[in-house]
Amino acid sequence: MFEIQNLKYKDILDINILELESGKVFCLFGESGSGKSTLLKIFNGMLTPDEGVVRYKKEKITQLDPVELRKEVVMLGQDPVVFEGTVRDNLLAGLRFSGENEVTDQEMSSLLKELHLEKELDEDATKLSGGEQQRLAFGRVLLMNANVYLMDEPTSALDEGTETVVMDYFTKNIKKQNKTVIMVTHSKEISEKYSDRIIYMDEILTKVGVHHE
Ligand SMILES: Nc1ncnc2c1ncn2[C@@H]1O[C@H](COP(=O)(O)OP(=O)(O)OP(=O)(O)O)[C@@H](O)[C@H]1O
Repeated sequence: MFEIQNLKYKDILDINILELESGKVFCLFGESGSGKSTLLKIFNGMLTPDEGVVRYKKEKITQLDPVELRKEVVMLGQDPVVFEGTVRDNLLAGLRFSGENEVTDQEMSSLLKELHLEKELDEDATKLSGGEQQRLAFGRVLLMNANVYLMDEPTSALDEGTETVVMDYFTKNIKKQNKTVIMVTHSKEISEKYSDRIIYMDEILTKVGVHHE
């Protein structure tokens, strides 16, 4: 699915080799500032490495149309993007972008229920709480039916119970459809419970000498 060879990005990332297979849930684990978010942004072409090659489905990312790439490789950030408008507008926003068929109100309502987001489709999305907005963003990307989900601490604003509900539902659907997830989380529990493979940043980063004054 993704293959990295000799990647260098500023003085943040230096990775000799990394291969991620499709149909799995990966967790990126590492200390703050170790480059996890930077690596996610490289996977969907938001950032371009200074050196090396990154391939998605055997194609060099630099040779792919970024708009087409981001229809297949969707980013769900830590601060959920909520657009002006209703809950319905927000759920449909991703669909318009990805070109998928429209979904019915009934389907959207049942998705909200699965995510424990008991809000009406006509409600103003900007008035939702941070945790509710995170769940709304989950709903939006789930409807997009992407191939790869890049997730940067996607449940950071959720309490433990809600986090379990959302992650259970999300991973169940993802697995059923043989999709790939690359997720940054600081939670050992989440990574152990949901991931097929934990990628430790200090194992993939090439060790560089520590400079002392
Ligand atoms: N646009 C940028 N230009 C230069 N340096 C940056 C940029 N974005 C991030 N950095 C730096 O790159 C390093 C890695 O940042 P990144 O956000 O990828 O780490 P992270 O592992 O996701 O951290 P955290 O767990 O705290 O979210 C940090 O030292 C950060 O200050």
